[in-house]
Amino acid sequence: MFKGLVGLVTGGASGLGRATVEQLLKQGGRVVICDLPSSPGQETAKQLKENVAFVPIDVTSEKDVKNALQTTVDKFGRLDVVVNCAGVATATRVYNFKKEQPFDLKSFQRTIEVNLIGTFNVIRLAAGLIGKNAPDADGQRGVIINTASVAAFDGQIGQAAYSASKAGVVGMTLPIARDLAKQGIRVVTIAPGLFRTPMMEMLPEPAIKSLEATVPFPPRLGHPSEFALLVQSIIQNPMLNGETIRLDGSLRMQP
Ligand SMILES: NC(=O)C1=CN([C@@H]2O[C@H](COP(=O)(O)OP(=O)(O)OC[C@H]3O[C@@H](n4cnc5c(N)ncnc54)[C@H](O)[C@@H]3O)[C@@H](O)[C@H]2O)C=CC1
Ligand SMILES: C[C@]12CCC(=O)C=C1CC[C@@H]1[C@@H]2C(=O)C[C@@]2(C)[C@H]1CC[C@]2(O)C(=O)C=O
Repeated sequence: MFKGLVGLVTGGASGLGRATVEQLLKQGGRVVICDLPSSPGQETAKQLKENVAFVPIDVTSEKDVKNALQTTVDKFGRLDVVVNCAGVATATRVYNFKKEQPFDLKSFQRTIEVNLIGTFNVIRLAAGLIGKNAPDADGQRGVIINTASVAAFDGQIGQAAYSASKAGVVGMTLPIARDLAKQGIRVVTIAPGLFRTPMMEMLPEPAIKSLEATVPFPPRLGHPSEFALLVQSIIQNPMLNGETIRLDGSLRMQP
């Protein structure tokens, strides 16, 4: 099933995105890594060697995403699966009473711009290309997988912008799945809990240890490969559609 499959992974140079790229390649797929020009995307593609290409993009740019889709067609001839992993984490309270300072509006806007609008930008532009595929026996033409967060449901102190952006991704999953149903394109979102990636490693190790203790089972950070396994499973299971799946060891984030 994965032999010859063409995937495009945003945020594919790091963390959950990179693990997804590796898993798709391992299964016999071909992959376009899309990530910021400043990311290690070029080196990643070089390390992974075959059946992979890197296109530097900002997911919020129409021009960049169109260019990535064109490169996908030029290099691999088609597009079957999009995995949206590009994202940024921010932590600021709505008002800092010590400094008498409200949340910086530009920072709020940028978080929404990347995590929510960037994800939507990629979906809206990729859908047309996936829609050109011939349907399989089930009528399916492709799959779009997004990354939200458990913060969409249990947002913590300081996560107003991040939670709002991820709740937006959860909220648009069903309507977009409905929009694309007639073309046989499925849309599924993963809401990860806590995973050991460069984003998480911004936190000091003692903070990571105490976060791990809050995960009921298994009481540890998830491995990026476990996220990639769910991506594979979503691709393989045609009945998964219009849903957000928590991948969190039954974690419920505390305030
Ligand atoms: N690590 C974790 O525990 C969790 C992560 N997530 C989400 O999973 C996704 C992946 O996160 P990680 O792999 O942990 O982080 P990461 O920081 O390792 O990877 C994120 C990637 O997105 C790229 N990126 C950021 N802004 C971009 C833009 N405007 N255009 C293109 N690429 C951009 C970065 O360059 C980076 O390579 C993010 O959406 C994050 O919010 C959600 C819940 C938990
Ligand atoms: C942004 C956070 C919190 C503040 C900080 O000093 C460092 C961070 C980097 C890792 C982030 C932190 C956060 O707010 C929660 C998330 C975004 C964390 C990575 C995963 C995270 O726990 C999440 O998405 C939860 O759903």
